[in-house]
Amino acid sequence: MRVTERLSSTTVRNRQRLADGRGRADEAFASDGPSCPGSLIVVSNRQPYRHEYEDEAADSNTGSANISEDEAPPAGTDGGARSTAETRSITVDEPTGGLTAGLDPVVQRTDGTWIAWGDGDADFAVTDERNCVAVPPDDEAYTLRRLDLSEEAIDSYYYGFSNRVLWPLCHGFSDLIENRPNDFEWYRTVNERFAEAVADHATNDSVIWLQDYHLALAPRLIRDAVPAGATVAQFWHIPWPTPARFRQCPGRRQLLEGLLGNDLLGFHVTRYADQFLACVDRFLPEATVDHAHRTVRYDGRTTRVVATPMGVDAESYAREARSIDPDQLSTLFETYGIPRDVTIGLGLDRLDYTKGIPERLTALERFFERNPDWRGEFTFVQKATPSRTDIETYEQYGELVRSEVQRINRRFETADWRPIVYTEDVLPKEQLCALYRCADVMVVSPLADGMNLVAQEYVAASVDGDATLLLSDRIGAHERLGSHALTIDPTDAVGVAAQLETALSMPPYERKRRMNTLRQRVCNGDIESWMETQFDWIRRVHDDRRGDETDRDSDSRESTSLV
Ligand SMILES: O=P(O)(O)OC[C@H]1O[C@@H](O)[C@H](O)[C@@H](O)[C@@H]1O
Repeated sequence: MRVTERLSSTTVRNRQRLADGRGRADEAFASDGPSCPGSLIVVSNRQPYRHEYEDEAADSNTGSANISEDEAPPAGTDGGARSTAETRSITVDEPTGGLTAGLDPVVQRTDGTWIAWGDGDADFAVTDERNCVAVPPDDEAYTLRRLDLSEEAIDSYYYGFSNRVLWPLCHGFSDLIENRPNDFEWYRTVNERFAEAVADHATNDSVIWLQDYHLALAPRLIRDAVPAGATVAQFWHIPWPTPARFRQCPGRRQLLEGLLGNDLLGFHVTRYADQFLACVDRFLPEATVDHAHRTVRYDGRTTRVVATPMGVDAESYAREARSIDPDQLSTLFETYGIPRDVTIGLGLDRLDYTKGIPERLTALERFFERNPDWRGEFTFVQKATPSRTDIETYEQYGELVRSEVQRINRRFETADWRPIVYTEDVLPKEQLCALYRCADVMVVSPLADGMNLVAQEYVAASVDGDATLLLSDRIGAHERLGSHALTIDPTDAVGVAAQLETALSMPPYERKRRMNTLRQRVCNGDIESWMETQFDWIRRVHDDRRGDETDRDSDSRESTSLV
């Protein structure tokens, strides 16, 4: 559908919505949201807000909140931002990553603490105040506690063991594993630092909730250091490998032992949860695995393993998409040279070898070969975000993607049309949502991905209901949405090209039927309901532990009275 047509049909529908009252998703968000069964401490590698001081802010992104000297909160609440002469103002980047952006509003409601690596620049002057700040800047709701790590630690823990070993291993890229000397030791050291920081903040009613693969050793250390009443949980956002793959993992036994320090361990889909249990069976034979109930008993503790697919803040994507300003949209189209009257395809990824971008470009090439009529009529917008560029593989991957885009464009472009519009610009959420809404078809084709939140964002922002999603059959999102999207094998260029043809020639009623079902799924399984499920499980494992302790106490009383 053409962009102008789409906007006007929505305006009519919006008026209808206003007349009818609020929509389902709005109603869902009218509640106070999920409540945490204790005082929440979120622990993640990435921080939800990044403060930059004036001298460093020259080339900061759009979408940042700027606090001037006069507006800045007093030292001690905003991290003592004005404690040195050079820091006259602070720029705060708002959360943009799916994980941090999704959790931030929930933590805001809990008055909790978030502990993360304070990934500032090397010149970032580390002071206690700056590493313990109240966020968000305009409505201080919780404490962000930052860990500052040395360059060597970052190189080994983040660019090393996390992203040169665990990331390729868990995504099935064994040939890219680089196990450099000292990386695992640094990974352990940084996990210890995180555990110490948690112990500083934890109380008997804390719910400590760790995120992702950077922190596999921390749970056990935390369990041993915090009061017995605290609950330790973790969500593993990437795939978990099969035992055959996990065999290649250096320190595999310590990783499993570390993770079994959790009372609750979550994965997106049952396949990853079951593969984790299979790895425990294989590599930690002393542990007792109950596959039916997905629990592991090890070292006197029980870990419950669950599969709870993460969702997105569907309502906020829908709201942004509905509020597109046509003038802003024209500017966006002009900036990127997208003709107003073409059909639009979209790809949106970090520049990561798991995302299958070159394979997608090859599929587009096949599509234009097979469909000369679509030349000049279909433009594919590929937005890519450079990532982990200190790792050579990532840098090379970026170069490959850029050169493939150029090659394909040279092959098909005309004086006023390019088949692929490629950008690495940082786009604020409203522009992303504008792209989502204007895209007639989105191609999500990773070779592996724990979930893929972008696919869900696209569905949430497709408020007109007449767009189509092509979805890789190798990712977590496929297990949630697969039957209503068009399934693709990302390595099969001809198959992907054929599915693109199917999408573009699909009768409107079929397109709408599929998208409506996808939208229901994404709205019903949004970030709030995911959090609710997490907190329900946390409540349950907490109660189970209480029950175990009571049983143990009464057993020991009985045995004492028998003596
Ligand atoms: O934090 P990075 O290395 O830039 O990667 C972005 C994100 O990639 C995700 O897929 C990981 O699960 C997150 O933990 C991570 O934050």
